[in-house]
Amino acid sequence: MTTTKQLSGAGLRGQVAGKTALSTVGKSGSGLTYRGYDISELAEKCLFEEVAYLLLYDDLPTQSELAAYQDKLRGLRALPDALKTVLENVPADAHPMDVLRTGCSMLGNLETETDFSQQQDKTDRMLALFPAIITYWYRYSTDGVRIDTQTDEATIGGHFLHLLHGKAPSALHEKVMNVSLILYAEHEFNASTFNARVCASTLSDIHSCITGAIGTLRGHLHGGANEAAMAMLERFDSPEHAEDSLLTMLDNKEKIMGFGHAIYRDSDPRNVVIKQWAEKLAAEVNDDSLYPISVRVEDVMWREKKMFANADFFHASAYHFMGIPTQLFTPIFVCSRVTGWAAHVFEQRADNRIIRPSADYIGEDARSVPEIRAR
Ligand SMILES: CC(=O)SCCNC(=O)CCNC(=O)[C@H](O)C(C)(C)COP(=O)(O)OP(=O)(O)OC[C@H]1O[C@@H](n2cnc3c(N)ncnc32)[C@H](O)[C@@H]1OP(=O)(O)O
Ligand SMILES: O=C([O-])CC(=O)C(=O)O
Repeated sequence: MTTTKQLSGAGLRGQVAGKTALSTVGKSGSGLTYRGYDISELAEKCLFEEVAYLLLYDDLPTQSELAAYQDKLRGLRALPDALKTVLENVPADAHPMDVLRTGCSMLGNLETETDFSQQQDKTDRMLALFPAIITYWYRYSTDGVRIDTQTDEATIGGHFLHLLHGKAPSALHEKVMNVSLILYAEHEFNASTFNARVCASTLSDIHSCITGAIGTLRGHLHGGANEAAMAMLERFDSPEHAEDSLLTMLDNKEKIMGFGHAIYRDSDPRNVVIKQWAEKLAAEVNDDSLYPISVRVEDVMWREKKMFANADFFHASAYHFMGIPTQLFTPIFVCSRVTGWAAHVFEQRADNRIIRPSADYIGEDARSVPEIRAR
């Protein structure tokens, strides 16, 4: 039987902070829909670009609308020279999420949104450019090459892998990227989206809203969990070792990255989808370690704590099997979630009141300021 998660206490849990027509999260304990479409069906039948269009332009595109949208995005892949210069000056040991945050902010200086009527075009530019920002810096700082960020890849996922690896991806890898970007695209009032909406509610520009959201997604309790999960999995030599270590971690009340959720109670519907693809990728690379270890961690977490893997957990192994460096996991999340963030900014702007909650004061009673010599 499906029950509702206890939604109360700190962290604004259970407080309704606004309205949205974009997604439902955990309505029956575990489901997820974008504008009424179930994500497992979207992931099966659609390209990520169709889902981006759904979120940003209100409905699924027709065949010709999709073709035109993909053409538009393909035409927006070139990095401005000034942005390349900034990226080349970011330290090689920077975190790629910080690079993306800076890249987004710089783009806002170069191509400023001066009127809200530009919001869709500005969003399409970010959607087209984020893979280039991250891979240009990554390839420059690790291999010393200045890559051409223009590829003919039809999809954003394929484009990202092409830029990263310097060659066209396999059909399987492009498909997995597509599924992954769909799963990550939108999730109601999560922390980073809420951040974007708070920023939007002050009538700020869209690059500021997205820059703030990137910083919020970076933390390990949110999008950064996919990287943190990978770091944990790499410490385990075998499923047995994983189980022993996990039991100790749980005894020590450590948080296990990639598990639990603020809203879902029974399961995260994105997990079953990405897990299937992680299994396929494991078979492709003849993996007999990372995938079985991941499955054992999932089993132990359920057996010991009744805790389920969230969207981030099997993304770790899936991305790893496609040769994606761990530090780029959360930036890929950004390449997808920029659609959901922007759609929320549009929604906030369309029916705005500045978001400004109140606080319970727990400080000192009113008192007078003592002279400095008397303190
Ligand atoms: C795309 C995403 O952002 S999905 C989320 C990604 N984040 C993670 O995977 C990080 C690990 N998970 C967590 O930290 C949390 O589960 C969150 C941040 C996702 C949700 O936090 P909350 O809503 O506060 O969790 P919740 O209220 O369900 O916690 C209940 C109890 O379970 C514990 N718990 C929650 N998650 C975990 C976990 N992953 N490992 C171990 N214990 C956990 C909490 O510490 C709490 O224990 P307590 O009652 O003794 O204090
Ligand atoms: O909804 C949340 O709190 C976190 C999450 O899963 C997401 O943003 O995808």
